[in-house]
Amino acid sequence: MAAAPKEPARPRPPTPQPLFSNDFFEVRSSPKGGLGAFASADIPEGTVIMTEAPLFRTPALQIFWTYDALSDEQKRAYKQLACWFGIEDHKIPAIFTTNRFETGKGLGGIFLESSRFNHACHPHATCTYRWDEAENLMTFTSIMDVKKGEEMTIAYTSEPKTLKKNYGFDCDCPSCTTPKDLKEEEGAPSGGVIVPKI
Ligand SMILES: C[S@@+](CC[C@H](N)C(=O)[O-])C[C@H]1O[C@@H](n2cnc3c(N)ncnc32)[C@H](O)[C@@H]1O
Repeated sequence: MAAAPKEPARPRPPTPQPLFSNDFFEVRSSPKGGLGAFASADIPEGTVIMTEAPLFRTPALQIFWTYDALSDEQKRAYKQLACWFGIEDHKIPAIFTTNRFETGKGLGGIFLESSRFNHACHPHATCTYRWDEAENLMTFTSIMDVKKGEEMTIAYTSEPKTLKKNYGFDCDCPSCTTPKDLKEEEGAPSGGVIVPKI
């Protein structure tokens, strides 16, 4: 019997490229929603996983003026950041409030790569962050051992109840999802959060 003619090889769908990667993590789709940062190797506690200079720092009230001063490319990058309209009804300030880090002196800083870290409450957040005014850098450091493939998280706030209004989600960390009576009776994690070192 004649061999059936071979089907032409179908082109494979391209493997999704991470939006950003360095030696420690890559930014890709997260089950929490949108993008997140995932360890690309086992990372020991105390490892500096990222330092980044801000795209800009600004008082919240000057966000339109600051945005207007960006180049077209910077504006495009800014507009690709996550945007929650909970407390702002215009996209430019809404992106700012969804992504800004406090950087002292009443200024919020936008960091294009670091904005992809999702939140978990202390003691479940795997990383902490520190603003260095003299160096003009935000530094992210692991505060526990992180396994390859695990999502790396930071604590956005010390008030988990404010996450829904300010960021549009309810936290799914064990501190937030464990019923209160179980926490008290079984000694489950008690919650509380890191106050970011700035
Ligand atoms: C600073 S951004 C973090 C990165 C974002 N996921 C993205 O795609 O760019 C903040 C937004 O991420 C999402 N997010 C962060 N932490 C989350 C969590 N623990 N659960 C669900 N969504 C979360 C929310 O939509 C929030 O408004």
